[in-house]
Amino acid sequence: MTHVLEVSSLKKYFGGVKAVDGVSFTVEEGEILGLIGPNGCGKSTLFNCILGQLTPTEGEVKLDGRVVTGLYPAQLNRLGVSRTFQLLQVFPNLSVRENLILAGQEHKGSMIGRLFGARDAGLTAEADRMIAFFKLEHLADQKAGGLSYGQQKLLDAAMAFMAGPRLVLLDEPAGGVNLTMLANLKERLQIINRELGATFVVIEHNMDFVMSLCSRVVVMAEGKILAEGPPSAIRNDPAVIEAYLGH
Ligand SMILES: Nc1ncnc2c1ncn2[C@@H]1O[C@H](COP(=O)(O)OP(=O)(O)OP(=O)(O)O)[C@@H](O)[C@H]1O
Repeated sequence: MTHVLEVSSLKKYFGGVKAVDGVSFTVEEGEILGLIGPNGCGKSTLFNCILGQLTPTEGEVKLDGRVVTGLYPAQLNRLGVSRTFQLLQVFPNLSVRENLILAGQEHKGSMIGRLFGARDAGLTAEADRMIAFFKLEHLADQKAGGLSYGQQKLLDAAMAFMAGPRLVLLDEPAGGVNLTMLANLKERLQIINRELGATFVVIEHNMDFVMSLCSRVVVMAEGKILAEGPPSAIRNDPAVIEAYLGH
């Protein structure tokens, strides 16, 4: 069986710091996989290695069975992989709509199109669909920098879904988002997953959010995988409880 994502024996060392130390896992088509673990256990480093922001010290990443280790983020974008960042990446001086169009251009990798081709290429219509879907209509023409933090997080998530990605990696999408917006974000992600069959990996510290959104959870501790399973089993796993309480 071909997995959407297959990470094998991945390691990333920073000098003597073994940030990721031999991690293997797979992500299946249409799955929402949670990635949790105490601060500093290597989650973001793992994401950065998968997404080409960092070169792994060892190990392999496959997308749909194809080895993609060492590809640049823009090349992965073109293969249908997109992400959100723990720290927001919206352009504060551009409007909500312009941010979405720019994200669509990035995902399509259309540098040449951006310079010489049709500027729109259907992206304005797609941006407006995304604005309506994430309930951001009243903010469409406002500069992103003027939005509340929670609204910017929603925009950031919406940007990751421009151009219909195959796999989206979300790094702490719920961090700093208020309860109403959190419910909206979770519902939007569930609908995208259900209706478009999109596959997600979600790093998140908000346990209620992870446990209610994800079908399977991978737990990391000190650069390694500590446990893996459905939320109900992970909640009650003594090793997981210990890893969290021990910090
Ligand atoms: N560029 C770097 N250079 C040196 N050490 C790094 C670098 N990036 C991360 N680390 C170290 O690697 C380890 C894992 O960090 P990472 O940010 O991946 O953890 P995390 O699980 O994402 O943490 P958090 O939940 O706080 O975001 C930490 O000890 C961190 O200090």
